[in-house]
Amino acid sequence: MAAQKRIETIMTSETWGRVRDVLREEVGQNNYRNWIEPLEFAELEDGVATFLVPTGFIGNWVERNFGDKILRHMLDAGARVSRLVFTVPNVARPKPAEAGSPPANATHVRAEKDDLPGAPLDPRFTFDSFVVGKPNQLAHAAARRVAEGGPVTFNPLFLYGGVGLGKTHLMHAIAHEIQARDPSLRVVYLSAEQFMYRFVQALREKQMMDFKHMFRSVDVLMVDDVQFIAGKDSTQEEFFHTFNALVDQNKQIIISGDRAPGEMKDVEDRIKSRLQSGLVVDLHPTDYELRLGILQTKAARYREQYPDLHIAEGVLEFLAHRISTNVRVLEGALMRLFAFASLVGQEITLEKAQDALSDILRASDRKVTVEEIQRKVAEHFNIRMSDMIGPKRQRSIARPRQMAMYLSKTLTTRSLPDIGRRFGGRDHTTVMHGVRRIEELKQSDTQLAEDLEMLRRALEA
Ligand SMILES: Nc1ncnc2c1ncn2[C@@H]1O[C@H](COP(=O)(O)OP(=O)(O)OP(=O)(O)O)[C@@H](O)[C@H]1O
Repeated sequence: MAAQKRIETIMTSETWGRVRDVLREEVGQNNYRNWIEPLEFAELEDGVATFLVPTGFIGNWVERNFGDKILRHMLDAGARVSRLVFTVPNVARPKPAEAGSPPANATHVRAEKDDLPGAPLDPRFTFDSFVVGKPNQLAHAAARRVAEGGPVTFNPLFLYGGVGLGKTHLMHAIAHEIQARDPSLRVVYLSAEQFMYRFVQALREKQMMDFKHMFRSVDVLMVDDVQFIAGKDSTQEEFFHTFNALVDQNKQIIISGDRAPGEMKDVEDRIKSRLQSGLVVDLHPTDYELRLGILQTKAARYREQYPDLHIAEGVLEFLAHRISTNVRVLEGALMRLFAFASLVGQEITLEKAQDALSDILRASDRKVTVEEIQRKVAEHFNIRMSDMIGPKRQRSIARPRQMAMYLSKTLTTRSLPDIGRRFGGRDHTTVMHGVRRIEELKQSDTQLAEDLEMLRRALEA
């Protein structure tokens, strides 16, 4: 029974991931960020889907305004749900008399009052569970340094990068670590949107003094998705003052955004320059090795929980190749495979994986075409497009051509014969030979590996 519940919970959690995407389209970005994003699916039992919400207020609002929609989409997506429950996690908050001691279950950031400004921290987002690779090593190192405490050197630490690349994970990891090292520190993590929400609420309820006091008395302030304040002048103003007050007191600030401060639109210059005044590091798009590392780490965790489930060799490699959008999608795919394995009770072979994940694989099929690849590669190596598809065999032309074939095979869904046709009517065995040659060379020729990576990024941008 417990196993059944676990499976249903995994499946529903996966369904929830998809339903969220549908809701994002349906309710609009603002509503989505305010009300849907904070929901965390917890479990499914007897048809009751339980969601954790940061506050009772959000839970009530979501239930009243979005409950029906959520239920309808969950049912449409195949979840066996009959009712939704929104509940605030049971977190031990310090009673006034124990205000100096940490909460027993530190999934919330501690604050002085019940009216704590911080958002919940995800207990899974720790440094231990963060897989480090070339694209994120600098960001990881900077996050570690800040989390170790000591004299404040980078202030603020500004982390930026595309969707689902681990910004929030790293911020939570820093908060967990700081809190574990010194539970007396007041660490506040929240999204820029929540900051605005608090600010507007304080204005409305004429509690600006409390608001200012609360934010100026924290030891570490972490603001996620700062791009949200773009175009919101009074929030920016307040953010600026809070920021300055904390920097003046030598308190650590950590900010994340979807782009570098200098590239943010509708943000005042003085704020941009403040955001740039510490250390700015970016999380690059994942590369194949990092994706594989993440999949292997997460698969190992699943295996600890479900030792009977097997995924055939090569499946994780296949996923790492084919799903390059973001880590969240990668995780969803893996979770679905394990849920699938537990349902069918058989090893998940590559074929079954392709079947089970056909929608995800289709969605992550890049739109890039063989022609674009040929053009980009030709430009990069300064050769003519006609040589790319023509008969010349000298290495300065044949090698870029093979690289273009390799990229066509890995970045598009075209078959080998189809790729061959697009390379001047070559046979599929010629393409296969080219792809293999590049796979081999990638291991020994670092220049070639770098060129490939650069081209891949440019094509996927
Ligand atoms: N290097 C990594 N190792 C392990 N898990 C990762 C890594 N990078 C991202 N993840 C996982 O991917 C998911 C998405 O990451 P996260 O929410 O931190 O992304 P984000 O950059 O904040 O995205 P957004 O722009 O949507 O806010 C999380 O479940 C996170 O644990």
